[in-house]
Amino acid sequence: MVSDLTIAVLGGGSFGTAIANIIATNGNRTFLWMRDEARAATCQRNRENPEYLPGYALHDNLQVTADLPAALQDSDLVFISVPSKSFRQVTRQAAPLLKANAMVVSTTKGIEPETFTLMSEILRQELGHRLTGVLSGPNFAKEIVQQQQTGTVVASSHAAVIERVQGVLSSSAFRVYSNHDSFGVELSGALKNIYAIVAGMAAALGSGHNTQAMLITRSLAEMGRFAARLGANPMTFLGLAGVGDLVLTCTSDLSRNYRVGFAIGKGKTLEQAVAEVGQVAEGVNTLRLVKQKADQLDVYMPLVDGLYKVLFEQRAISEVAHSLMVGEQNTDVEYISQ
Ligand SMILES: NC(=O)c1ccc[n+]([C@@H]2O[C@H](COP(=O)([O-])OP(=O)(O)OC[C@H]3O[C@@H](n4cnc5c(N)ncnc54)[C@H](O)[C@@H]3O)[C@@H](O)[C@H]2O)c1
Ligand SMILES: O=P(O)(O)OC[C@H](O)CO
Repeated sequence: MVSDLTIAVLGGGSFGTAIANIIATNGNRTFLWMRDEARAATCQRNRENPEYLPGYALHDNLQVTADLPAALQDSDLVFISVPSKSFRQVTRQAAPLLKANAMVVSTTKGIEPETFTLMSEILRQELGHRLTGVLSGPNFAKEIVQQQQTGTVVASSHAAVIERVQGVLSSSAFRVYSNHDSFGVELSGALKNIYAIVAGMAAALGSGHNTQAMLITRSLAEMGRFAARLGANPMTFLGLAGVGDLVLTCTSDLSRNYRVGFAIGKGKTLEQAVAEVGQVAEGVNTLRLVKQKADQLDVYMPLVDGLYKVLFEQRAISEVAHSLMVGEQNTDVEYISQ
């Protein structure tokens, strides 16, 4: 070990495993907590997470456990990396077990079902005064473990959180940039999942590069407009967590959200598409919540509207695509002074 710090990552899926392994490789005593005892024991024994990242060796500094108190008792920094629908429950489980002064960071890219609460707000509600932050960026877990050069963003209003996360997570293959607009960074990570579904659907229908470029750019405009209305800084959307992650997930079938869209574009129902992907695709739930919020606030979001019609109102994709093309011709860049 080269560090005095102990770190815990809660959630033994693909992203939790990938970041826990970087942190361990960097010389930190690291715990990866997963709820299933048998799976934890297998990962710990075989030094691999066969369900999510088969074939990638876990570093000796990484201890995989289903014992939450053991994972948290000495941890100075805790990452929570579970789907948004489980985030509050896991935070609540962890809260009484956290060490004094432990910092807590969310890696989850979603919005709490029913409440439109972002993960940083859940951390504030459940953990009170603790120092917290969020991590988001163009980060396929599969490419991280392959040591592909990758950049991410840590956002917090506390400089100490940014410094600690950069300290434990940066490596020659993983750069961690900072931002103080946590809300914008977090919102970018959640919103891009919606547009990855749209892009996957368009790809399944044979869209060319012109169409893809238009879709990605108009998605960015829509995300920024929505975020600005909610009080985030639209400039944040120009960074890695915004345009970076949007481009990544709208152009690759490594994205589960893109694969859901692709399957629907090939004629599958939403249920079939979600079952086929088999892992969390946060964009489906985020779409429901964003549509409702945009309607309430009267924010113009034609792509969200169109996708909602296809996914939840059984409207034909071709009909929705046509209405988008003949709809209102909007300004190209809205933040240029008029
Ligand atoms: N996979 C990526 O490349 C990636 C990258 C960046 C961010 N993210 C985000 O991180 C979050 C997690 O993604 P992932 O890819 O690791 O998901 P995943 O589906 O691979 O894994 C999620 C893990 O959480 C566990 N889990 C679910 N509910 C739980 C509960 N109540 N208690 C304990 N464990 C629970 C599951 O068992 C699973 O191990 C998502 O919001 C995702 O958007 C993913
Ligand atoms: O597989 P997705 O669509 O959840 O995307 C994973 C990450 O968010 C990419 O940054």
